Amino acid sequence: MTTTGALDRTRPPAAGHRRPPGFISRWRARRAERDAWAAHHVFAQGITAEFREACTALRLCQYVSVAAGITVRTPRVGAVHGGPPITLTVELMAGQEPVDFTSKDNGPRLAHSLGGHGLRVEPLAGRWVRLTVLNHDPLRDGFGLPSLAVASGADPVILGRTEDGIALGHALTDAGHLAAQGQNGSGKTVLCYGLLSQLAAAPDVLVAGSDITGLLLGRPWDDTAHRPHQVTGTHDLEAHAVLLEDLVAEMDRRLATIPPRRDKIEPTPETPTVLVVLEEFPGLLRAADGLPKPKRGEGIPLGDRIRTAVLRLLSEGRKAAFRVLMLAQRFEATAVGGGYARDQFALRLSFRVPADSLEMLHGTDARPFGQEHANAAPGVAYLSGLGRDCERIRVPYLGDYGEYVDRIQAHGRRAA
Ligand SMILES: Nc1ncnc2c1ncn2[C@@H]1O[C@H](COP(=O)(O)OP(=O)(O)OP(=O)(O)O)[C@@H](O)[C@H]1O
Repeated sequence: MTTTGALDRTRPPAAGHRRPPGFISRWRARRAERDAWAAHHVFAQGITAEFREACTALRLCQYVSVAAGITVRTPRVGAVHGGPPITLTVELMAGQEPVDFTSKDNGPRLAHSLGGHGLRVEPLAGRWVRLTVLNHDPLRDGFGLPSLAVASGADPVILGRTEDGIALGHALTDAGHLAAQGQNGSGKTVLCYGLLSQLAAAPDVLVAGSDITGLLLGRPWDDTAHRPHQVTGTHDLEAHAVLLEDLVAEMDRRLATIPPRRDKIEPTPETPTVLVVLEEFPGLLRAADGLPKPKRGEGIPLGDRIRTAVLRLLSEGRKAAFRVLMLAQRFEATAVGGGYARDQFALRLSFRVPADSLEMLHGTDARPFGQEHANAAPGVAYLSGLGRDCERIRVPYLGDYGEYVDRIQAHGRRAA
């Protein structure tokens, strides 16, 4: 009987049975844990020291006079997480705002000091914020645009994605005309492919406009209800002026028939929101201005007719459910029909442009971003307006030109 017990003790453990850890392995585990904590502590101290030095260099600090002289106070660092990405919780000092860490050039400079590419700041409770050190540009990777078509101009279309990964929508019926500028190959046309393909099916939207390139408007829209309201090419420049003047006449008709106790037209399938697309507008003006001028008393120069019509659409069109989407390589006042015309754009997007062009369209707020944005990848734009601060977005990529044509043909609203 006693032998059974002895035999039991020498029997190997059954499959799946784990031996309770012995003293040595428990000690090793505790030691590994202690070492990991010690390593993290050293890492956190190093990051905190780098952060404090960077804050001092960028003057995100306070100078306090004490008996021993002047001492520097920097925002207090709470927890540091090794990530990736590295995050720090930081307590703002009196008078500081979260945006102070990213305004001017502070964001990239702080991030570079901490070994990253960029900085994201999120307010937490009270005066605490979380700083995330981004390892690469969050807008580096593109994203596709699913085959979406909105059912109404009041539904938001996808404009792009912010650095926080939030999809940014814009309803066409929101007040405001849109301006997009950018150098050759910077992504303006792709933005329009995305916007127009999403709007093509809406029964209360009409996509009209002028396109001297004949790629954005025109042929892709054949057999749709929109096509008769589009003029393309440069062979008949007068047709562009006639179309724009017709649109102004329709705007005047609508303004004259606004119902009592209403101050604007409510879009319906009968009176749709008219999106007037002006692709490469400075090019249209240049071509029109290059034509021989009519003799005195024999008519108005074509360029002036186009400028006048567009200015009226911009300044009075909003209440009559007209929205203008103007594209240009650069929004110089003389190139887009004057400074007054340029001021009418509520939503402004700049793809890759020289620093002075960025400031010209977005104001002095955009100055700090100018240098970096001058080399932006195609599809990355600065956006401002409609209550939004100047922010970087990535515009979706719907695919090649064939895909755009297919989507317009598939979704484009047909004439009743
Ligand atoms: N959002 C995007 N995502 C990924 N790639 C893009 C994006 N936008 C543009 N591109 C790339 O850049 C190329 C040029 O874009 P696009 O034709 O829109 O430029 P553009 O500003 O309209 O130039 P242009 O003034 O010459 O017409 C596209 O063919 C595509 O390869």
